[in-house]
Amino acid sequence: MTRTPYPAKPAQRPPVRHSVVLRDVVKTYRTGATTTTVLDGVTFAFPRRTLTAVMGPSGSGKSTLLHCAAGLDRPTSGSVSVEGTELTSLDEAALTRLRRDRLGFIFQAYNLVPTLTVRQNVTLPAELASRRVADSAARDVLARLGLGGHADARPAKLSGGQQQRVAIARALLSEPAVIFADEPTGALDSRSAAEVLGLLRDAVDDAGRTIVMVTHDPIAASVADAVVFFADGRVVDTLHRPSADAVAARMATLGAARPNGGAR
Ligand SMILES: Nc1ncnc2c1ncn2[C@@H]1O[C@H](COP(=O)(O)OP(=O)(O)OP(=O)(O)O)[C@@H](O)[C@H]1O
Repeated sequence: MTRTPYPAKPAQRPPVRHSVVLRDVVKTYRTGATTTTVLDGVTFAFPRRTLTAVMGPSGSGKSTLLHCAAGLDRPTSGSVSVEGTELTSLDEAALTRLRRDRLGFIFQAYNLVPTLTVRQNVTLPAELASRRVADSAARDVLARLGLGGHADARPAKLSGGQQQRVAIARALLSEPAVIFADEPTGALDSRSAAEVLGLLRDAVDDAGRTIVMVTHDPIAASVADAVVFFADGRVVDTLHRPSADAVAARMATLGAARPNGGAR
């Protein structure tokens, strides 16, 4: 009997159903003689073309998870694959290329280039990946984020919330397969937050992106296809298409409810 050669040629591989896959991911930090386990054997798969919210009490390991999943940090053990590429096997240069070409980031530290204008900042990742962004696409995204009048401004002239929106415009315009977002609406008023969540939803539904979003806000989480709950470095629950009330109720049982109804 002839055996099928393994591994199969790339063209014969089945399509990737899950965009980001973590297998038994452990992350520990050592301070002096003390070792702290921040991720305690996380196994989770984020399906393609979905928006998944990651929630949990402060210090439960959400940002660490995001950094490991996005190739910004390396797990102590376990494996992470993104769009079928095993990150743990890549050297730093290959990881940098993968992040530049396939991933988008919306983080609290906006990482905008101070000497470039808003328009130049948002088109920079695409240009670095040798992709041209149509002027109309840049104009459209900036206008939808309420930044139409600021295209030629430098980031320092903008408020924190406006800078966050520039970071969001930049991630959307670089057309990544996966967008990692850490509290993307944290610095925004409720109207801007709703607009941003709408844009993220469209990026999934219309443009086929996969989004992994850490949030403390049950309303933001209710826009997601699923919410994965974290506690003490482990996945403890997943809710599909939940309401904000269901998310808040689940967070409360994790001991993370805020007196004002939010979560942290
Ligand atoms: N570089 C580091 N060295 C030591 N400990 C760290 C390091 N980075 C994170 N930690 C610890 O790991 C734990 C989880 O941090 P992480 O930022 O992932 O949590 P989080 O759930 O995102 O919290 P928050 O909701 O407050 O942002 C915290 O106790 C933090 O102090």
